[in-house]
Amino acid sequence: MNVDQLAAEQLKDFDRQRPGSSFANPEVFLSVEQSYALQFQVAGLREQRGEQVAGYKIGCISRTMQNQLGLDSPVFGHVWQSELHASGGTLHATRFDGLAIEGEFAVRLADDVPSAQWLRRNAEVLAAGFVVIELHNYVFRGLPDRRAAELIANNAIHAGVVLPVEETPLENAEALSSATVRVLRNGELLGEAAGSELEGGPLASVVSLAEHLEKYGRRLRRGQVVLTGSPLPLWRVAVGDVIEVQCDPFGKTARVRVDD
Ligand SMILES: C=C/C=C(\O)C(=O)O
Repeated sequence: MNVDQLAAEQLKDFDRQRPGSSFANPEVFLSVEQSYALQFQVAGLREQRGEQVAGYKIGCISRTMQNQLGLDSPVFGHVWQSELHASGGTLHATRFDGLAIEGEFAVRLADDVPSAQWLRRNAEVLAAGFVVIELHNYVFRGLPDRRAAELIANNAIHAGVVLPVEETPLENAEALSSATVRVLRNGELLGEAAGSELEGGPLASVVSLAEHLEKYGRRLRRGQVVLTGSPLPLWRVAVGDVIEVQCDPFGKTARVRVDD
C-alpha cells in the first residue's frame, strides 16, 4: 500500500472511530518519516473536506510519557477544531476506541509564527497558558519496533481536547515550568507534576514543534493552541468517571464526565 492508499484508509478509520486499524496489516511497515508524511497527508484530506486545524500537540516530551509509551523522543500531532470540547460537558466513551486522558499545559498563540528562529526571540507570542484534558484513542496494534511509527501515523493517538472555561494571560512562557498540573478522577487525586518535567520547558518544546512544521511547509498561526506535552502518565477512563484537571497558579479547571 502506498501513502495515498494508506491516507484514504486512515481517514475511513478516523471516521469510524477506529483509528489504527489499517495497521493491523502486517505488510504495513512505515518509517517515522513515512508516518509523518501519512499524518500530513491525512490532515490535508481533512482540510480539503472543510475541517480546520485548531493547533498541534507535542507528545512524549516527559520521561514519564516516554517510559509509558516506550519511546525516547517527542512526537507531534494535529489538533482539530471539531474535536475541541468545552469544560463541563459529557463525552461518549463508545465514540472512542479505548478512551484515555492526560492532564497537561497548553498555550495560545497571539500571532503567526514565521519561523522557529523567530519564535526563540519572540516568546511573548505564547500569550495565554492553561490546563487541558487531552483525549486519546489509546490503541496499539503493531509490533514493539513499530510503536513510534504507529503513534505518529495515528496522529500521536490524539482524539480531542477539553478546554478550561478561561485561559490565563501569560507574562512569561517559562512560568509554566514552575506551575503544577493535577489530575483528579471522581474527586480522587491520580497524580500531580510540575511543568519542569517537560524536557527543556514549554517554550523549547513549542520551538521544536515549529521546526518540525517547517519541514512540512506549515507554520504555527495566530489563535492556534499548542498542547505542550503531559508531565504525567495517561490513564484509561470508564463510563461514570468525572475527570478534572487543575493547575496552580493558572487556577482554571477543565472538567468532563464520561458517559456511554
Ligand atoms: C503520544 C502521546 C503522548 C502525549 O500525548 C504526551 O506525552 O502528552
